Amino acid sequence: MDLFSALLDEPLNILPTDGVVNYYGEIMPLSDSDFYFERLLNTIAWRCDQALVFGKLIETKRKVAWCADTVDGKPFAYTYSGVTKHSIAFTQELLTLKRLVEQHSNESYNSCLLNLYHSGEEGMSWHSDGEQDLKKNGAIASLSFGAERKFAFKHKRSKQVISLQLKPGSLLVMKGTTQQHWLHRLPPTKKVSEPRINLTFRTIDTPELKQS
Ligand SMILES: O=C(O)CCC(=O)C(=O)O
Ligand SMILES: [Fe+2]
Repeated sequence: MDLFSALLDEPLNILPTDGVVNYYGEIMPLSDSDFYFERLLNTIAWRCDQALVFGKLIETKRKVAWCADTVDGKPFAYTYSGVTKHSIAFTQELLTLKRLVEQHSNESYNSCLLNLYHSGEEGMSWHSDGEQDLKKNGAIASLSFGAERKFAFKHKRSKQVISLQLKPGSLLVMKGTTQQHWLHRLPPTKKVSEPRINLTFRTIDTPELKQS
């Protein structure tokens, strides 16, 4: 570990160049991550994700939800993949998890995208999280529950691929210029039959959202 990382108590950067991705491993015991998995599965208003692809509305098997802080408690509208989504309020569990992730990563976040993959057959293809309203070079913190899955990064120019396993209860933080230079994906696999829930905490840079 380099001195800077050691001073910050930050794990090593898993990217060789052009960005920073810190994998913290499990930040809670398995009993806690099992508890959060069940709570999130049963209390979140999960919906299929929608995207406009070549003018056609596509629905994913993967389910999503999106939480954001708001100034006056009203749902916040946010457009990505050509479709406008409306936020739900942060639940108690999500606020607790947001605080935990903020403490570990030493960053703050004002929104959270939740993904539910029913089995290994569902994944997410190569993309970067470069939505317009996301804070430029802001940190994105990814917390995983349920089935362990492989996660991969691919450099946009050199095509170099770096992959790792995301354990239940683990935290991965992408920051700096990562989204400019690297794609990431959750590859589908026949080897996993159990469901997985992933939360990505982000900062949306807009006057409508309070910066907490
Ligand atoms: O499920 C994951 O681990 C990643 C999800 C993701 O990349 C995203 O929501 O943008
Ligand atoms: Fe992503």
